[in-house]
Amino acid sequence: MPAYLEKERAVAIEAVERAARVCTAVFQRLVTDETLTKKDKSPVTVADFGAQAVVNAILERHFPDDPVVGEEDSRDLQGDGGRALREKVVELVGSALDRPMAADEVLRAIDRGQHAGGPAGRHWTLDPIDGTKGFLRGEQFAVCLALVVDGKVRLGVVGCPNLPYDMSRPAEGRGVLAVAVEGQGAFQRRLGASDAAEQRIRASGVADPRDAAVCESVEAGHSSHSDSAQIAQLLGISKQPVRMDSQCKYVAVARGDADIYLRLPVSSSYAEKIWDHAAGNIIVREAGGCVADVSGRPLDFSLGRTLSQNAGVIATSAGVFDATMAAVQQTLAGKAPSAS
Ligand SMILES: Nc1ncnc2c1ncn2[C@@H]1O[C@H](COP(=O)(O)OS(=O)(=O)O)[C@@H](OP(=O)(O)O)[C@H]1O
Ligand SMILES: [Mg+2]
Ligand SMILES: [Mg+2]
Ligand SMILES: [Mg+2]
Repeated sequence: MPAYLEKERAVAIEAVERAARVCTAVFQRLVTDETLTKKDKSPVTVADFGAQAVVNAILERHFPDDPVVGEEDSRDLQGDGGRALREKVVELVGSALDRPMAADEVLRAIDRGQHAGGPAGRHWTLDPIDGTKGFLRGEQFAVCLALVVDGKVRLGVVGCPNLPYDMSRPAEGRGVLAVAVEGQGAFQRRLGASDAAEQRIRASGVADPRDAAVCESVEAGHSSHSDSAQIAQLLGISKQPVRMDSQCKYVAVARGDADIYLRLPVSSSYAEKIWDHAAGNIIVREAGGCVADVSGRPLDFSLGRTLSQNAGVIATSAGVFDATMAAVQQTLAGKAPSAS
């Protein structure tokens, strides 16, 4: 009998691998002149659209009935105003899939990501490039794909083209794919490697919070750096936090490069998006770590496109979870993030 989600796992890995190649190719060829600004001011590139089209086309081929909650939509690629960008995305997608796709097919594939999410049945959630700012800087970014069944994340794949496979030996190459299925543990392999090359990963066994390493967002607008400094002080941590873009932070906790990932709300009006956390969440939990919001509640992926009932994210190895939560709550007590 096949293992739980065996086909989904293989298809998700193939999709993330191909999308990661799209991103790397775009960075090498195009990134300097293909950036545009979405209404929310986040940078979005030809690679975000190309990667979303590639993943959605692969998912549709294998699982035509599965909807997708994806970050991007095709608005900026439509009409005369979108022609130049559209043509580049179409060319990119054709070469990534080894078959030409017409422009309308590419736009339709991107817009398969407009599903509302929710508690019933199954849907995928996709961040074609998480950490777009890191991508544009040539630093960390990740292609993140997860499967949600009945409101719970059951499978997650995170592709990190710029992450060293072994942090202690960065000269030995970059490019990591991390994967987890509920109940089966978490694994990593080099991007482009076969199933046989997978190695189990585990969160650290650190028990004394003073020995813990913290990671957090590069952007202070995504996670409060001042609150995290206070939390580290309460925990007796003297090491500086490692700032890293994207769900690579979850991978760092899942394989013991870091012990604590702090994402501390800056604004009370911002709701975290499910595609920013679903894949990383299951990878940390299957590696033996813990994930909650700043109140200690589990992240609730059953409520649509956002984590509307959660604020912030705390992901840690198991031995330092309670101490971290206590320090988070002491630091945030009485402080309400601004509504802007
Ligand atoms: N205000 C606010 N608060 C929290 N999170 C926000 C906020 N605004 C945006 N985003 C989302 O942050 C995603 C990138 O998160 P990172 O942890 O990679 O941030 S950072 O680049 O390291 O600073 C980023 O994902 P991508 O757009 O896929 O890069 C956004 O979805
Ligand atoms: Mg974005
Ligand atoms: Mg993101
Ligand atoms: Mg993104």
